[in-house]
Amino acid sequence: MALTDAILDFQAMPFGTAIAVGGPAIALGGLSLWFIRGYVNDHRRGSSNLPPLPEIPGLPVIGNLLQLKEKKPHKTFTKWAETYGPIYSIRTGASTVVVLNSNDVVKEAMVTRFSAISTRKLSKALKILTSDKSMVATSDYGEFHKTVKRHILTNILGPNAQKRHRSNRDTLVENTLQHIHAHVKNCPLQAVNLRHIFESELFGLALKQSLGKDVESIYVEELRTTLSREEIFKVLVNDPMEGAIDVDWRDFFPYLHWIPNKGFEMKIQQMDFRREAVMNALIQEQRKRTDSGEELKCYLDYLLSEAKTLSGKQIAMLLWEVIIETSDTTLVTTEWAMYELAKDPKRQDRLYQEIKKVCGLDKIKEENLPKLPYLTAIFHETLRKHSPVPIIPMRYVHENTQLGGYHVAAGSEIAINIYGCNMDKKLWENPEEWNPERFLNEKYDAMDLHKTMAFGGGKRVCAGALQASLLSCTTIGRLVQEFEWRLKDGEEDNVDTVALTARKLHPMQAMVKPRN
Ligand code: HEM
Repeated sequence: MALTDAILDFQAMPFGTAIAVGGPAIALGGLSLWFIRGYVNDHRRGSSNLPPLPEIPGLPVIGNLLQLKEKKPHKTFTKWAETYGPIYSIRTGASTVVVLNSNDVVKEAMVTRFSAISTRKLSKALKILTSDKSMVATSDYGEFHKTVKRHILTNILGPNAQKRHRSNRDTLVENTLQHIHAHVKNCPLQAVNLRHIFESELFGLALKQSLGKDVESIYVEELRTTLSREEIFKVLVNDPMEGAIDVDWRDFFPYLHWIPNKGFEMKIQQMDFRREAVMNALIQEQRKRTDSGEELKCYLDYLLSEAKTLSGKQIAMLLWEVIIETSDTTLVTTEWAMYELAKDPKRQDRLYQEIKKVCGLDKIKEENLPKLPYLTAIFHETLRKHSPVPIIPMRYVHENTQLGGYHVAAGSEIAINIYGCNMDKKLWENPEEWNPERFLNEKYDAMDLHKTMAFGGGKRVCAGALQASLLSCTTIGRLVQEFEWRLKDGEEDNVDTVALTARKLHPMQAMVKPRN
């Protein structure tokens, strides 16, 4: 039986960013593929008495890939949930993916059935870029994961570690504000690009927390060149994020792995080589410091003295993990919150009045946050409407299990649609509306970080939720305390996002006016 050519353009999702496949046209033929499909279906049903999952109808062999080509799979999944229910299965090439779209089934997967769903399914690009799962976020649940999650929480992200890194966060907020004051002074009629300023400050924080110091430039022996701070940012953050959303079409057809895809592999491997070279140079620089006896309260110094069983490469990956994770999601949330406030003068004023009442003439500090329920409501409503991780990195079902009353066979992949949970009409009134007031309801504890599913849950819950909330809330608070924000004309309609991520496609452009 001859099968039609198909142009694949599908996306899956790694760590807070995503994966996009711009695949070649592939011609597939042969009866053997039908047998593979038949086998997968029988296997899926298993011997359980539970009903099989609802299936989204698709095409032979490629399954639902063509239906997902519009680059926002989280939105397509959410639409399908309205017809097929909160849990259903799709086929992406040879793989069966079970998609979860409501808080109940997601919590079941993350907590009750976690033991059967505790491994990660990585794309080819991510396998290379994460040194085959050598990071907290991409590792399988097991001894390595438990050990490195303990390290990151003990030294950087847990509550005590956050106290030790307090001055770095204060500096970040202060610098951000100073840049905006300088912008207003130097070019008062020009819109400000908050992303440009805040992203650079987040990167500085990440370098200080992971390596002990921010850098201006570095000589990289393996590349035989000196890189500026901006170039370092590109190699460590921007390029890998782009690589992570790149998908090799063979990801969907593992039985075709023998077909070479040299262009793709070379691109990702070069990215990885440059990333590793720059990390090595940065670490070498700091090793000179540690060898001279100068100690800093950073992750590198901690790992060198406490994590004796880790290899040099593993340490470099764990340090890089902090850099890339610090630089993305907190920015996404803060930028969207400021976009929504700049668009909505009434709510912006309500926040300003709350801050004025609690802080008076003093600059808002982290200690004030528990007394600022409207500010935290703004943070959580932004996480809900613009969930920075729309789909959680794919998980893998390694033993037969059940979810939502359906049989889920070993070998399936699980896509957790956080965006779908946060847009569920059964749970949220008018979910499309940005309405922080919904979180002022007394059923929500003001300081609870998990009012929505944005940070995941269970044993793989986000390790950086506290840091993200402290940084984002304090920054939003200060920005509104010291300036009035208004979107530049035409900016309101700029709501598109980069591929399947929640990152604003065009940085927000806003006019700012200093308050007295
Ligand atoms: C608004 C900001 C953030 C959001 C919405 C967010 C969301 C998430 C989500 C959904 C997960 C996946 C949970 C899972 O696999 O089930 C995750 C994991 C993780 N996040 Fe975040 N994150 C944010 C900020 C951060 C920051 C700032 C850091 C570190 C600097 C961080 C570090 C991590 C780590 C290490 C994991 C892996 C946890 C594990 O696998 O056990 N996150 N995050």
